[in-house]
Amino acid sequence: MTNSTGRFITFEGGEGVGKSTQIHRLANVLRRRGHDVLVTREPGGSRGAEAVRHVLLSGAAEEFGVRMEAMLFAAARSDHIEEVIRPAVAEGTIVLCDRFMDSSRVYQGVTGNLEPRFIQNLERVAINGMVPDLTLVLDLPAASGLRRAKAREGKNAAPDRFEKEEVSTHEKRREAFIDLTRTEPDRCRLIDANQSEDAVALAILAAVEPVLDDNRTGEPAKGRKA
Ligand SMILES: Nc1ncnc2c1ncn2[C@@H]1O[C@H](COP(=O)(O)OP(=O)(O)O)[C@@H](O)[C@H]1O
Ligand SMILES: Cc1cn([C@H]2C[C@H](O)[C@@H](COP(=O)(O)OP(=O)(O)O)O2)c(=O)[nH]c1=O
Repeated sequence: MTNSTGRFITFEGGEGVGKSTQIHRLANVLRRRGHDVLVTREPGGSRGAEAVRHVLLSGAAEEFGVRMEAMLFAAARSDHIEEVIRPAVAEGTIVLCDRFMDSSRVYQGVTGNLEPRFIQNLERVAINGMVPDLTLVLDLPAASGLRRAKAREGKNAAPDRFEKEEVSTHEKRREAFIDLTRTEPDRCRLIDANQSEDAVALAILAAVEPVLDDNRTGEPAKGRKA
């Protein structure tokens, strides 16, 4: 699916792979080229979703089980889409989102062991048709990502609900993200994040440019250079 005016681009991958660094770099490049860009993240990005974010990342919902957590992620996602993402894309904005539905497929579905049908149904209700035009999966060995995340947060910072899990669990997530790029090659691109920031940024731009130029709808994005 191509969103008819703006574009919806998501960034996925494990902990500390460089998503937020690269989103901001891409946003700067696109703004310099004259696009309207909105940077957002999950869980969060809208007032309702930010209220749920703390419940999830503090671990407060962990004792109630993975189904409960999955439903809270879905509730936050639904609010984020209807309040922020869908209206922005409809106005011609390029929305760059740090994590989205694939994080639920991987973290709650694959490593949370939830039944695929449950995750699929929840996803369908939550996203309500708002499939990303492009998903960039940043790939890095799990241990390197965790090291980067730890360095970013400072030695004494406590890892959050998901960071604290075993390296083997993070490696499973890495494999699951790679699998996604194989099962949905039209939407998902695998980006080698084990390179310099500049090299990763170039690879991302090369994946994004065709999506911006893609004029299947005949409607150029508002604010887009011809
Ligand atoms: N290509 C890279 N090489 C080395 N360090 C990086 C690279 N990209 C990002 N970093 C650093 O790694 C840490 C995690 O990056 P960040 O963008 O916050 O990741 P994420 O949003 O995926 O958790 C940050 O301190 C960032 O400066
Ligand atoms: C959006 C989403 C995130 N998560 C997890 C992944 C991260 O560990 C955490 C988000 O924390 P955040 O601090 O935003 O981490 P990161 O910089 O790694 O993106 O929530 C899920 O488990 N399911 C989801 O659907």
